[in-house]
Amino acid sequence: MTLITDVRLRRVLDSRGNPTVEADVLTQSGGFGRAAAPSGASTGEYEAIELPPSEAIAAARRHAVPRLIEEVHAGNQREVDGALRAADGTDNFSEIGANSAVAISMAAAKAGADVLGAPLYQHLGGAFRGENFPVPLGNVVGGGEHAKEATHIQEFLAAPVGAPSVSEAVFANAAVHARVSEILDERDTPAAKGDEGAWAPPISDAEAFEVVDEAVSDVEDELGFEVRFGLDMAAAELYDDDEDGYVYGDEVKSTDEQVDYVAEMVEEYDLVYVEDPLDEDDYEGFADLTERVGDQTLICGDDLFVTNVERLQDGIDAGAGNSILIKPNQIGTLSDAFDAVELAVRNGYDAVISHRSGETEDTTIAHLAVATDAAFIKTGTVQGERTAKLNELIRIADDAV
Ligand SMILES: C=C(OP(=O)(O)O)C(=O)O
Ligand SMILES: [Mg+2]
Repeated sequence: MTLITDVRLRRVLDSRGNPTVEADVLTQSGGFGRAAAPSGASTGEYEAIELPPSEAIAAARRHAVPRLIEEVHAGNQREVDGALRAADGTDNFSEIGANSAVAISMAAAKAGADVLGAPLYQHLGGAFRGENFPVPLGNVVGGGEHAKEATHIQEFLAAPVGAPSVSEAVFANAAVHARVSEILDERDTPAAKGDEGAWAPPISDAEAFEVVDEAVSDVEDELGFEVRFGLDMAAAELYDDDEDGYVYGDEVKSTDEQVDYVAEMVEEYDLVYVEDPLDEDDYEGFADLTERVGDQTLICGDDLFVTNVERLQDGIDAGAGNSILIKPNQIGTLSDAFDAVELAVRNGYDAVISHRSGETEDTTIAHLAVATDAAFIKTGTVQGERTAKLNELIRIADDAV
């Protein structure tokens, strides 16, 4: 039986050294699941609410735990997530915190899988999952909210689209990361690392394009399969209402100039992926850009859609973007994240499952990506909390989870 018999919540460290919520879920027949909430830095305005972990834990103990213990089955994800929503009573988990909700939701899924004796991706995605793997998008150079004194664009992402296996793809991204370091060295450019382990050199965006392009080409030549790159522009962080434009240091680009700029970069560097190229309210700008280059590249909404089916439906209606970033903690439960993937896929949008800049060793998103047959997973390149997910993908492919 997967009847939940206990839910334990605690504060643990995340990769930035901040506290986050970890949940354990236990079931009647001895099933056990543990999961921890990640945390964003460049968070979207419309995300579900992350409460300070102590508050989130206290509120979840008061409101949610009594509705779960001896009441719902860990194997029935909709029942678990429905109980979390009912316990919270708001649209955005502002009562118990999306951090408590997502940790419990993911821990219950793991407990359900444990009772079944199935890997999590099969419990969530069905018996026929595990054949296809997502292409890992590997953050190799970055700045924005993830590193000061570095690029304005938040993430330059290696994309080994031609890799014959997920393992070779993961190692290709690590090779690009290493090659970027050598190229920066050759240019006498020192580089710290940002929150996700990407190099954070004090260079212009234009120079970063050159460096990443060179690194990707070198690794492609060395490995003999296609390696391209993409971006997360996190443009909501660049947009300034007072300036009525996108602020790149001393330069301000109007919305039209921003669309032109991104379209030019897509052409010049054959970009395979562009996330959040415009502000989080600008469906029209997203639609313009998608019209221009959407047949050549993925235009992905992160802060635009925040894993929310209503915002995604607005985007579908407007022709804004052709893919959605899926971050379970943006919406609070796995059921809601699955609903967003399903709506996306039904409308020809690709799903990209993603980590947050603040992470733990939790590997749920690796299973989620395989369970949903997602086109891409964005989960960094190196650094323990990132390699936890990448190594789990390798284990899933090796049938070793
Ligand atoms: C991973 C990202 O960063 P954060 O978690 O800070 O939102 C992102 O913007 O896609
Ligand atoms: Mg993003």
